Amino acid sequence: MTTDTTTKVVPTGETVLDARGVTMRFGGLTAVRNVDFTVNAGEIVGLIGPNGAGKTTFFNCLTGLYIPTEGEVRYKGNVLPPKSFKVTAAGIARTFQNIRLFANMTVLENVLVGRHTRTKEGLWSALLRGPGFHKAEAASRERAMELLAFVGLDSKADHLARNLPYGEQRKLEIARALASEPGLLLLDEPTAGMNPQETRATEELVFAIRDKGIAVLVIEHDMRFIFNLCDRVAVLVQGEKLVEGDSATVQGDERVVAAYLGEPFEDAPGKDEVAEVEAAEAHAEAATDAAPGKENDR
Ligand SMILES: Nc1ncnc2c1ncn2[C@@H]1O[C@H](COP(=O)(O)OP(=O)(O)OP(=O)(O)O)[C@@H](O)[C@H]1O
Repeated sequence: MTTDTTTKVVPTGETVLDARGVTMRFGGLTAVRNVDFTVNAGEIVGLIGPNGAGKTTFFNCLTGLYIPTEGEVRYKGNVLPPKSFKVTAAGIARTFQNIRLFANMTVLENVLVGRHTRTKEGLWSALLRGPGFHKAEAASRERAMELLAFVGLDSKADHLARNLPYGEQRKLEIARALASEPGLLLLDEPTAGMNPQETRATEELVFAIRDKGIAVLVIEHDMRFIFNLCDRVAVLVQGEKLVEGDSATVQGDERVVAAYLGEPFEDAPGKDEVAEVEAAEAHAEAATDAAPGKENDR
């Protein structure tokens, strides 16, 4: 396993991402409305909200996929360029809600693709395969292997991406995003479809990423994951930022609970729901006990 020599120490507090008055309209529908939002160096920030609240649309505004109808997004003080590959080159990397790997490429090749924004070798050098190209290629492979070791996939570097189990595909997506050497990593539902062990491992991985000096912004429906992980959580409801604060503040805010009514927090059903289920179970049990011929059924 190679040692990662690129750990950076970033002073906390510096504003990495600064979104001001971001509005995104699709025809008559305002998906995101006048949102101010910051992420500081050293932070893990969560973005939550009910289905259709505008989270992914807002993410897309931060990564150059959408140009906001109104407002401005700055990364380390500079207004974001209006193209996603330029945003990646500027220092913001992301993963997607639906995994987007090159299924028929190897694990290592997927990470090497992620490095292209950091590879300075030009077309002629690549075509002529001169010494500059070979040196750059070796350095890229070494860095890619470091990143695979970091996410725990170095032993599978030669496997085809499509043959990895689901949880490892998500890890590979993260390694590929890290390959662009970002200052800010955006994770869109990183634990979707994961079992509890995989979710826990992802939590550790995100902490480790933050410890490398990379700020993290994460959208997730798993509230336990979000509240364990995040220094700060913002809640979007119907495109507007409703509440923002630390986990305890957000969890205790009545407006947040109200916004989620009818869509209870995962792993945390409301008292009424628990009582309702228990009453239904007791009723079913009583009915079974009273049923004639019950003894014969056993
Ligand atoms: N490209 C688009 N064109 C038109 N409407 C869109 C587009 N993308 C999103 N919307 C609408 O904008 C609103 C916000 O959607 P968005 O996907 O951002 O919500 P979300 O909070 O990410 O939801 P989920 O948690 O279900 O992923 C929804 O009403 C959606 O239908």
